[in-house]
Parts: sequence; structure tokens; C-alpha cells
Amino acid sequence: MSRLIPQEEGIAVTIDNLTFKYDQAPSPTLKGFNLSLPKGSRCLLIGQNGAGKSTLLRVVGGRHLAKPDNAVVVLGRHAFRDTKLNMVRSYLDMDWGMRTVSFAGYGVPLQADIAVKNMMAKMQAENPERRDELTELLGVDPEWRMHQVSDGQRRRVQLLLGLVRPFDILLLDEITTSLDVVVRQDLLQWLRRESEVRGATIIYATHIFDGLDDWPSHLTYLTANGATGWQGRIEDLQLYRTLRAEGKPALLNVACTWLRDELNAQRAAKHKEAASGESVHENALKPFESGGGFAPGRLVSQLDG
Ligand SMILES: Nc1ncnc2c1ncn2[C@@H]1O[C@H](COP(=O)(O)OP(=O)(O)OP(=O)(O)O)[C@@H](O)[C@H]1O
Repeated sequence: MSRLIPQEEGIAVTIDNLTFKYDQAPSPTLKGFNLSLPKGSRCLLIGQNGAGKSTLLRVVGGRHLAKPDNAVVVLGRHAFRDTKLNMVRSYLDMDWGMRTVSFAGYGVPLQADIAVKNMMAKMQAENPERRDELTELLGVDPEWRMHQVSDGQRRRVQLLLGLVRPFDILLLDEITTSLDVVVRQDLLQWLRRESEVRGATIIYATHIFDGLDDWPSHLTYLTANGATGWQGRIEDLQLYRTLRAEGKPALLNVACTWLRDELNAQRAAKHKEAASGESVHENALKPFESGGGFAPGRLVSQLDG
């Protein structure tokens, strides 16, 4: 199916009251989640382990079908059903380097005796400038053979192949973990240029905030129960501005504040539950669903209504 869906001018990703539940799971991972991201934004996705960041990226990446059917619109297209999106959308996660067989469509044995220059050779040949730029930036040797590289080198090859084709939407799931610090910094700068010069929209889920303070244009906080936390332009977040003015590591402290508050609320709820013998999980997390004190700069959320 390929049919344009009306979307607000200048917006790249619209998520409206998204709910997603894994088949075997007792309850939904994502509940009433909303997001509106402008084209050219670099959005950092923050949330505790298991909050649903990877799930959200997979939904936006068209790997899971969510409810309601039109909940996720990417560049005016249905995130799951519109296969045309696959020409302009890239999704990179940690799975690649761990598997012996690549993700669907490429069929490349990632740890087989194959040279980097022969992997996705057509796509590399079609984008020679990007290939050369990324090859240098990532320090990839086209002669490397995939059965002889380290985890970090395999990750660099993944990035080369995942980024070589120009994208309008890029979804990154904790992808920089095994990169050394210099390559990581260079890559972040390259990604910044992609958004500033080509207008690409990037969503990046990570727990590593080192060196990221200047990078995102937007933040999205996914609460522990898969709902919308604070989101908006980073400069609209007072806590971030204060920390920057004080010369403190801003993103690390913002994330710590949010996640610490959330953890304390979860622990308090558990204690209350133990004391009363009732289940109070859902209610315990409500403060975060309604902003939890981080409302300024937040974008549309139907949960407020
Ligand atoms: N295939 C699956 N089937 C059932 N449940 C799943 C599946 N994948 C993830 N989950 C569950 O969904 C929830 C969210 O997982 P997800 O990987 O999206 O979280 P995350 O925020 O990316 O976590 P982390 O920061 O640890 O990577 C978790 O409770 C997880 O157990």
C-alpha cells in the first residue's frame, strides 16, 4: 500500500495515541504514546530499561504494526504498510553485529568470509561520495573480511552500510556502544550535518549521554509504563538550561533526575502495595503520564485531556 496521509506541514513523525502490545505480554508496552517531530530534528529518546524505546523505534521503523492503524505517520506515510518509506528510512540496532545472518533483504552473512567492499556493493557504488566519506570517518578498510573483524569494527561496517544510502528518517537504537570515543564524536557530528544540511530527521535511543549535550534538538522521555513523558525542544527544558548555565553535564543530570524520580515512585508504589495488599502499579506512575512537573515544552499529549 502506498497512499499519502495528511500530515502537518514541516512535521516528519506524528504518533497519535499509540498502543502496542507484544502477543505474549500481559499488558501493552506502549500506552497512549504521542509524538510530533519536525523535519530536520535530532531527537534523543530517554527512558529506563524496558520502558519500550526499542519497541517504539521498531514501530516507527515499520517492523511492528501498532494500534490504532494510523497511529504512526512518517513523512505522510503509514509507518508499517507503506513500503515506499523503506527507500528513505534507515533503522540501525544492536542486533546486526550479533547475528550471523543479516536483517531481511540483504542476506549477507555478517561473520562469513566476505570483504566489506563486496557487501551491498550496488548501494555502495550508487553513493560513491557518501561511501568514501563514511569509510574514512568510520575508519573502515574495504578489504576487511567479516569473519576477521572485532565487534567494534563490525559495528563500523554496519554503520557504513546503514548510512551510505541517503535517508530522510534515521532510527538509531543504542548503536554507538562499541565505537571508540573519537569515532563516536565524528559520527555524531556527521549525523548533525545530515539533519542540518539535508533535513534528515533522527531519533536516537541511548543510555550514554557523554558528549551528547550539544547534539539533540529535541528530547522525548518515554515513561516506565510506555507513555508520553516530557518532550519538546531541548532549549525549552528549564532544567537543561539551568544545568548548562552552571557548566554541569546537562543531559546526564536531566536523565538522572527523570529516571531517579520514576524509580522512587515505583519503589514507593511497591511499598504501598506490600503494605495494603493492593495492586497500585498503574496509579503509581500517573504523575509521569501527566508531565510529572516537566510539562514546559511538552508537545501534544492526549493523556492530558
Ligand atoms: N519480542 C518481545 N516479546 C514480548 N515482550 C517483549 C519483546 N521485546 C521486548 N519486550 C518487552 O517489552 C518491554 C520493552 O522492551 P524494549 O526493548 O522496547 O525496552 P527498552 O526501553 O528499549 O529497554 P532497554 O533500555 O533495556 O534497551 C520490556 O518489558 C520487554 O521485556
